[in-house]
Parts: sequence; structure tokens; C-alpha cells
Amino acid sequence: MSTQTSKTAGSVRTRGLLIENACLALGDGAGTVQALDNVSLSIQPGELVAVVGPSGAGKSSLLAVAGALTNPGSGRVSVNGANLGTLSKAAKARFRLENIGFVFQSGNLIPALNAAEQLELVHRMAGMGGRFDPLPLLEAVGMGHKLKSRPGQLSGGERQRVGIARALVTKPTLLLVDEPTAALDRQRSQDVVELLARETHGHGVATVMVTHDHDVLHHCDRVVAMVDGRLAC
Ligand SMILES: Nc1ncnc2c1ncn2[C@@H]1O[C@H](COP(=O)(O)OP(=O)(O)OP(=O)(O)O)[C@@H](O)[C@H]1O
Repeated sequence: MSTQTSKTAGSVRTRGLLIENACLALGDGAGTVQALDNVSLSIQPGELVAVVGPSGAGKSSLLAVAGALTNPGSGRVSVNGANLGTLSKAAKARFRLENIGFVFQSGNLIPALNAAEQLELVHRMAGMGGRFDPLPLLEAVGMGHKLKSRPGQLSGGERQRVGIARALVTKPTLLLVDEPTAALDRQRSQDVVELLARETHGHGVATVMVTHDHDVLHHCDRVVAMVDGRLAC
């Protein structure tokens, strides 16, 4: 598998996401499950990779270690050259906010905020400073005309679009997407994943999308399958 690298100050940095030999055991005693079993995966900037597999295969665990939410028991996870295992808890939280975008099943928007405010909040929380105009990003996802709409006034597909725009506010290196089409009909599922592909390619983001929806896989650059904590590419 080829990996894109860049030279900085004499050292070689791997861009995008690099997971090397990650193992993660969950539960304890006789109930211990090997959620990740020696998983290695490299995703380059501008690449949309789908992760498929049966329930319990380890897909959420993969997103959790890639997103610095869980430390693997062994192995190494790097995002844009930064080894997540060396970061303190606080540094990890900061790194997540500044470098990693998350998109969840239902959009996970804040009910009281309109579309523009959802994006403005992330901009403020990330301490990005300066004036922020949410319109270009919302226009990019086809939601420029619903700036003032709250989640309750939007369809499932529209909420998902706002969720994608919100995840892109910080210009993340890595976008982690969990079942984005679970609540959507066939056409909206196609639209949302097509949008993810466009934004991934346009912004040079490394995107990992967990999905059970095989109808959307043709939008992805690569599909990897997980079974029993292992990647079967
Ligand atoms: N907190 C936990 N304690 C113990 N075992 C766990 C825990 N969370 C997950 N597991 C187990 O780890 C394995 C991987 O779970 P994971 O949630 O990563 O799978 P998944 O592929 O995302 O499943 P699904 O498609 O159903 O969401 C499963 O066997 C699961 O039962």
C-alpha cells in the first residue's frame, strides 16, 4: 500500500491516517473480545475509504482509535504525522478538535441552533479567531438557502448535510463518518455519500466511512472489509 509523505525539518511525516498493527481488547476476564486484531490501514489525503463488515466486526472500534477516542492496547495511530499515543489527554482533545471531523448517523446537531450557528459554534470552540462566514461551506453542501433553519425544520438528508459542513469547519486532516445513510432513503443516501466524496477530494481530507449500505460503495475510492477484528482488504 503506498503512503503519501511530506518532508518537514529533515523528518518524513506521513500525511492522512496511518494505523500500524493496532490491537484493542475490550471487556475483561473470560469475556474479553479482541475488537481490533493487528489492524494496519493507511488512508491518504483526498481518499474516501469505506469500512464494511458484519455487526461486531470492530468497525466502531477502528473509528474510535483513529479518532483518538480510545488508545489501542498496542500498535500505533498517526494522523498527519502526529503519533496519537504520545499525546496527553488534554492534548488529544485539542488535537481532535483541530484535526479530526466526526459525522454521525443522525447528524447529531444541537436542536436549539440554526444551521449557520452549528458551524459558528465549532469555529468558536476551536478558537480559530477572526470572522467566520458559514455560507460558503453550507452552499458547498447545498444548504445555503437554509442558514436559519433549526434541525427540527430540516429533513434527515438536510441534517446530514449540515453535519458534514460542520465537520469541515476546522479544515480537518481526517474525517470519520459513522453510518451516514442509516436514516436516509435510497436517493438521499446516494446524495450524501456523493457529497462526502466530493468534499473529501476537494478538501484533500482522508475520510473513513463505516457503512452497511452497499449501494453507496461505488462513490468510494476503496472499500475494506472487517471480520472478527481483522481487516480483509
Ligand atoms: N465496551 C465493550 N466491552 C466489551 N466488549 C465490547 C465493548 N464494545 C464493543 N465490544 C465488542 O467488541 C467487538 C467489536 O465491536 P464494535 O462495536 O467495534 O463492532 P462494529 O463492527 O462496529 O459493530 P456494529 O456494526 O454492530 O456497530 C464486538 O464483539 C463487541 O461485542
